[in-house]
Amino acid sequence: MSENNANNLAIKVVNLEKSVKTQEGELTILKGIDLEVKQGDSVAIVGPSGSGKSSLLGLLAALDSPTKGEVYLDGQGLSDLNEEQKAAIRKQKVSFIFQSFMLVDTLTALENVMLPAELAGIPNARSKALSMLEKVGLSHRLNHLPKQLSGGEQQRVAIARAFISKPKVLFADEPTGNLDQENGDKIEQMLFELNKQSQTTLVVVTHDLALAEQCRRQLKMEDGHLSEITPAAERIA
Ligand SMILES: Nc1ncnc2c1ncn2[C@@H]1O[C@H](COP(=O)(O)OP(=O)(O)OP(=O)(O)O)[C@@H](O)[C@H]1O
Repeated sequence: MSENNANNLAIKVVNLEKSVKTQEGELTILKGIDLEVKQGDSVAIVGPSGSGKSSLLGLLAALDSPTKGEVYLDGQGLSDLNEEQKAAIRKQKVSFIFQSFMLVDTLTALENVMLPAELAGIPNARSKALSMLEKVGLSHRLNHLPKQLSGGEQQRVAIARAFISKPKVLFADEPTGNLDQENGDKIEQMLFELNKQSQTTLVVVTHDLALAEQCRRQLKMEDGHLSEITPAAERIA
């Protein structure tokens, strides 16, 4: 598959496989996965626990390497890159949101949001962080540490942090998993507003079917196989 073919896609995956060695022998976690995701699209990955969803996310985000096959991120094939180059691609092109928020405990809300922009050498990190925190309704919590914020507020900081570097792709692993219904709904709304505003591609792993249905496409992982479950009429963008 030529790189050109993958150029106008945020993600292209060709015949991806991942096996790991276990005490019982080799275990194939992901099997023959093909996927194309257009820039700006939103995709949910649902499926039972242990089916391979988080493992796939790790490969798509260049955090792990496949046993076979290729991942193209924004047109760039990942298999020929060394670890340093992969880290650079991650810094430039992807962001993450996790169920457990993963904020730096010792940094304030503002400092947490500024951090990736500073690491990526983006100018005016402070004013951009202030603007992102305003967008997620946290201008009154700038100097609070994570432990001084509610779960919903912490996840809003994580969202502001994830969008500040204008990533091509935002990977969210159970982003509403630790939140009550009301906060979960707010987080969902923010994710989709920012997805539309910034044309950031959204890939969400979730058990929350309401969140999955808000994504334009729904994919199902079952025992390492990925299949499309988006109703046919909605697949054409
Ligand atoms: N490094 C590893 N070594 C051994 N087994 C692994 C490794 N990584 C993942 N697995 C196994 O691969 C399978 C898929 O794991 P994965 O975390 O991707 O599933 P998941 O669908 O994200 O599950 P959950 O919804 O519970 O988070 C599981 O059976 C897991 O135990």
